[in-house]
Amino acid sequence: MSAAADRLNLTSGHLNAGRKRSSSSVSLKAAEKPFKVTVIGSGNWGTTIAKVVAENCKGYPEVFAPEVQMWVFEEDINGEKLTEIINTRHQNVKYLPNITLPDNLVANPDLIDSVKDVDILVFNIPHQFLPRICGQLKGHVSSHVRAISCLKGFEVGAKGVQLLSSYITENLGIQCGALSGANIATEVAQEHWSETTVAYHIPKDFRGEGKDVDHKVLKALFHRPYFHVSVIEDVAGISICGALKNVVALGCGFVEGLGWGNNASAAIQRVGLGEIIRFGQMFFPESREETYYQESAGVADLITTCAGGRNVKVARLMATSGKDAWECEKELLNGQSAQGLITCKEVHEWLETCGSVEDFPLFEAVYQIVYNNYPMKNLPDMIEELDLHGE
Ligand SMILES: NC(=O)c1ccc[n+]([C@@H]2O[C@H](COP(=O)([O-])OP(=O)(O)OC[C@H]3O[C@@H](n4cnc5c(N)ncnc54)[C@H](O)[C@@H]3O)[C@@H](O)[C@H]2O)c1
Ligand SMILES: O=P(O)(O)OC[C@H](O)CO
Repeated sequence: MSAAADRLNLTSGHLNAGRKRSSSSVSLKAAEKPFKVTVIGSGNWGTTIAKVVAENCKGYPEVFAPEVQMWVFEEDINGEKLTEIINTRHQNVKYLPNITLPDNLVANPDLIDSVKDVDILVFNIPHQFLPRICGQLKGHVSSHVRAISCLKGFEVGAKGVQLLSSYITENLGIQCGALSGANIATEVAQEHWSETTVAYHIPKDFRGEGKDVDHKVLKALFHRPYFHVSVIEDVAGISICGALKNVVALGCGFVEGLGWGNNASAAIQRVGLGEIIRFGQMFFPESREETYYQESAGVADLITTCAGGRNVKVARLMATSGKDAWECEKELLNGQSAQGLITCKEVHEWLETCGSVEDFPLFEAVYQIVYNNYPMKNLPDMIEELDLHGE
């Protein structure tokens, strides 16, 4: 067993598609040429995951090149460039303040330069920016590169509703998995224990252990003592949960902001979980039902998001202030993004296209409240009425 694997103490149970865990060790072969990793994105979650990845790349030099590039959408912060602040003070003062970043994490404002000679790309940007980023990357990424998307959302277009990992594969011609879980960024950045799920299909052109990315490499890349990783194959399941729980969280924020308390919030989460699973079964039948219940990316992420995520906060402020979603997002998030506001519109457009709006009354109600100013106090009736239409 390599020294890296020794330190990692991987167990096969963490590497299975199911949830059976065993205590047998799995060796991690040193890479023929250590994998070079770039994180695309430097927001609240982007910077947090870059910290996690940089810690592991420094810790396992047999497997990963120690320096990790992080592409930063350049901004001026009180006369200083954000990249300069990150590279000299090792803090992302705008999106992840008061967290010290590893010194092997290098902020780079040049997207194309940041992916030069890369082996593993970790995408972590608000999903509305993905088409433009992929457009810029096209032709600059070799087909041997492997990717993980940490984004939560869908791409809805001429091709229907698409997972973001599939969008990346289609546009860049590279294999892409996903990472999703009950992971409020600041808590992970503060190294409070949490779990996550990574999903990845080994591609047909897999080049072999030590030469290519497999489940063990992904576990080594993301697992930390404070960030426990389960690696599975259900990319669709974890991506659907990650995208749609943000819409459910908006519903929770509305009823909480109205002062209706825990029971109402639990009711929204119950209905929401049902709609998430139905969405998966209707549009991504390859997703596995147990993922919704058993993985961190499933019900656990729904719970944490509805308790303390940004979407619930924005929706609560909408209810208490009467301001619209965009004003509340701006007022609360200092440039961060509440992805549910975009996802509920994408979901509405897709459901309307395929005549299935009535099968998803909560998703539709959230859309109507955000975009058409429907009164949120009617939420229970909106869910009931649409249910009845469906009968
Ligand atoms: N923050 C969390 O707790 C969390 C946890 C898990 C998953 N996620 C998901 O991770 C993804 C990334 O979220 P985040 O929290 O890192 O981002 P964020 O919400 O903090 O967004 C800010 C980022 O967007 C960038 N940005 C602004 N304008 C841009 C432009 N025109 N082009 C490109 N980038 C631009 C900013 O530079 C900054 O890096 C999202 O899909 C989110 O749902 C977030
Ligand atoms: O802050 P939110 O609402 O984007 O949710 C954060 C994470 O997705 C929780 O896992």
